[in-house]
Amino acid sequence: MSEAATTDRVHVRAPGKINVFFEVGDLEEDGYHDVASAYQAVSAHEDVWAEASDRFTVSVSGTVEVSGVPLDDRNLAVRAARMLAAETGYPGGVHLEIRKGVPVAGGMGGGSADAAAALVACDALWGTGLPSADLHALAARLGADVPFALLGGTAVGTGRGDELSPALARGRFDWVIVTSGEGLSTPDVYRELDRHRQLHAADIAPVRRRPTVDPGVLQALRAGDPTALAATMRNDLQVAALRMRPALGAILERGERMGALAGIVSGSGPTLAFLAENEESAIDLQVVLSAEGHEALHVHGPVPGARVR
Ligand SMILES: C[C@](O)(CO)[C@H](O)COP(=O)(O)OP(=O)(O)OC[C@H]1O[C@@H](n2ccc(N)nc2=O)[C@H](O)[C@@H]1O
Ligand SMILES: Nc1ncnc2c1ncn2[C@@H]1O[C@H](COP(=O)(O)OP(=O)(O)OP(=O)(O)O)[C@@H](O)[C@H]1O
Repeated sequence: MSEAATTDRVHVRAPGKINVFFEVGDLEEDGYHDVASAYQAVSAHEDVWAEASDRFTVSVSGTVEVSGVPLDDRNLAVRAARMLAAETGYPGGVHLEIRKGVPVAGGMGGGSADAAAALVACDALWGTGLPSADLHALAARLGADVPFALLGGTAVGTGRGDELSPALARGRFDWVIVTSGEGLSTPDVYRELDRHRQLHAADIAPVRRRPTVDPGVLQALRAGDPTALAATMRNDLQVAALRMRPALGAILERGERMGALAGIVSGSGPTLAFLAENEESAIDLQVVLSAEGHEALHVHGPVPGARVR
């Protein structure tokens, strides 16, 4: 195959994520909350192929339910491609083919992974050669989770979650993901948290001005110690997601009773992430939860960020 032919179509894979720790601070004037996130990129992933075109078009398929994904300019991958073209003065377009493996509107950053993949794929396809700091800045404009989908691995995110510093992690962590048929809207979950905090202001600890990742979480990640991580995992959005989907509480309890070290709502939910002691116990848990009628998936992390294949 000639050099030109190989650059007619670019394939990029980008990971979904789990927030193994997520502290939410106050609502800021820009409509975003200050957060502190410990992200882990996991093996549930999105594949995106970019092909030269005069227009901007997208097609979507996948191993997960994809009917909620927009096929027009609202698609985050198309917005990413258009933004890169506008930024670099690239005159043409692109056809993006997305194969989704991350549950839609599940709190695992699937749309963000598509956007990160589209940025990397179009940059390679068009030969725009944007420095990674510029790609990161575009990613942050597209959404709070998009920069992490570019970076991958394990990282701490502050600000909106987009100011990243890589974190050390040893070994691999095995997770069982339980998905729900219908997704939750991220802004709705943040709003529910604000409402809950207002209602219960007298009974709950005041929100910290500067959310910070618990050092115990970083130590557990560095040590590759799932038991220590399980003891320190936390997600401030969980209370809101559970108020919106009370049935998730029973599944969390069930997973923990059936062998998970701990279970947590992933990001804004409704996907649940159960941390297992090792690969074998993750497979056992996945089998048990599947037999009980849950949509359960075994994934592991950390894995790399958006990369050309
Ligand atoms: C829940 C998480 O997935 C955890 O990583 C993220 O915080 C959400 O990231 P995302 O989906 O990329 O979010 P964006 O698309 O940037 O924002 C969607 C909406 O979520 C709310 N939002 C998001 C991030 C943040 N730090 N504070 C917020 O309040 C805002 O209402 C915002 O309008
Ligand atoms: N490429 C895309 N893939 C999935 N959803 C998309 C995409 N582009 C736009 N959307 C819209 O974004 C909404 C959220 O999708 P996504 O799957 O990224 O949610 P999420 O995983 O909960 O996100 P996050 O964890 O970043 O909050 C969907 O309901 C859909 O309408």
